[in-house]
Amino acid sequence: MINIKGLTKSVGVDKIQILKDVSLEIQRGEMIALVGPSGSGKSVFLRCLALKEKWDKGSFVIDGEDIQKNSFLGKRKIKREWAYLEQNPHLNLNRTALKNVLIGQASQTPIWRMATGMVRSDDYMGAMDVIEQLGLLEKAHQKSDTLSGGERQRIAIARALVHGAKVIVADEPVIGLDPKSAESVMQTLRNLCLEERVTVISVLPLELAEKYATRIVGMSEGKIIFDISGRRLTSQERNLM
Ligand SMILES: Nc1ncnc2c1ncn2[C@@H]1O[C@H](COP(=O)(O)OP(=O)(O)OP(=O)(O)O)[C@@H](O)[C@H]1O
Repeated sequence: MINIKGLTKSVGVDKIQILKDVSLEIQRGEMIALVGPSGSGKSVFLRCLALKEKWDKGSFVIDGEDIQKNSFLGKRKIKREWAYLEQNPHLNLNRTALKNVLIGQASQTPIWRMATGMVRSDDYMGAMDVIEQLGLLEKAHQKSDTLSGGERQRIAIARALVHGAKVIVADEPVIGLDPKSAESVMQTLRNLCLEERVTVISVLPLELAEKYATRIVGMSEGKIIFDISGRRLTSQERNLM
């Protein structure tokens, strides 16, 4: 479904390579955790996947479509079907959780809807269904500034789903959350993979990666150093990080 081959990226006048020949094949419904030491290139790699950064070399194919060869269609597909979750989701804090889910992110929403906040009734029902699925029904009409960090993150996930996200790219989605909220967000992401076959690619601390991910990809110095499924890391793999 997603095929990345030889992704390479350099920065600065000295052309320091921060991604070195990164290749990864990702199937629908996988929950991939990127792990590795600070500065190993995890966030840069995620931002390249979300088309927030450019790379120098390498191919990126989604469902058979090379997004560099057909960049208009490829970019449109990513804008529509991929959601980039940040550590602190951008919600409009003066609006309710439900309104945030309905109105969506700026890139996905027509200007008239952003300005007026108007929605159709079937959009409303769909949003309430997703909010319920994420266990936040009783918070739907609460103003977003009164939600906890974990609830805000789950509202951001609901927003992504309502707007058709099939792939969620998340950079440390539970950083700064208390353990209970972090577990709840992780469980939400895991359920989406298992039940809805949403693909999740996220940077995670090792303990959460081992608990929730179906696959753990280790990075060091801009390279993939291991790629494992269905088991914990061996002590040798831990030592590589
Ligand atoms: N625009 C840039 N210009 C120069 N160096 C950059 C740029 N973006 C990233 N880097 C460098 O690339 C390396 C990888 O950065 P990245 O943020 O991907 O690391 P990371 O693995 O996510 O680290 P952390 O776990 O600390 O968030 C770092 O050394 C960083 O300083």
